Amino acid sequence: MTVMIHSEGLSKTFTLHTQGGKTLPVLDGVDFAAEASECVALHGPSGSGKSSLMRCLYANYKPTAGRVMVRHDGVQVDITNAHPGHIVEVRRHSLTFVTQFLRVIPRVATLDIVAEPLIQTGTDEEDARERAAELLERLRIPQALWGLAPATFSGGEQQRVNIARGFALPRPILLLDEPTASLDEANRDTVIDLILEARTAGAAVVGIFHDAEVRGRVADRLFPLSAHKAAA
Ligand SMILES: Nc1ncnc2c1ncn2[C@@H]1O[C@H](COP(=O)(O)OP(=O)(O)OP(=O)(O)O)[C@@H](O)[C@H]1O
Repeated sequence: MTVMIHSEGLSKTFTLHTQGGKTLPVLDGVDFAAEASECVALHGPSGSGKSSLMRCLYANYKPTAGRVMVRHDGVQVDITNAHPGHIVEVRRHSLTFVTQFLRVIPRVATLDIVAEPLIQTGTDEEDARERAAELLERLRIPQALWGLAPATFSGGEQQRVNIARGFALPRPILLLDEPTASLDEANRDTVIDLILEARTAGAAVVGIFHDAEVRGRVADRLFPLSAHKAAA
């Protein structure tokens, strides 16, 4: 089996500068790995560090110790210590992170937001927009909204646009933070199908799924995180 993303001795301690420099140890020597064609759910009580681990895996957080290795272009890249330009390259082709919230450039039309990851990696613009339209339709975003910027959309609509953008370009490593949080049942089922399709196509999927039913349907295994120690 091919390991697509893993951490080695990953630790994260937050220093609260506005609170007298108090320290909060959250992750302590975490060895995590996800292989191609599997879905791993990060699991643990609130505050156990699921989101922090996810952000370290995406190189949004710099760990206090240890590192994260990502398979990109057939080689292992130490994304913790990579040059920012290299991180952008790895994310563009190999690693995507779908959060609950849509953060995009204002005033760009929904269809273009979803098509962008494809166009950036060389897909013909017409084909990219066709794929974007297909996903928006599957996720029940009314066609009347495709030409509008999503700033005024409902929470659930914005989340679905974000999901469509995350799934538009099939990347080999998919990080998902609560992808079904504000969705109704029909859309939740569509997202479950998209996750299972990505996994079947060979993606390594790492997710935080608070909904036990979603977790049960998509996850091959749980990666447990336990409550962290008290602040020093
Ligand atoms: N940027 C930050 N600065 C300081 N402390 C932080 C930061 N991010 C997270 N923490 C702290 O780290 C701990 C773990 O937070 P994290 O969000 O990773 O947990 P979680 O398991 O995802 O929680 P939940 O299930 O409630 O979303 C919390 O006590 C939180 O206060």
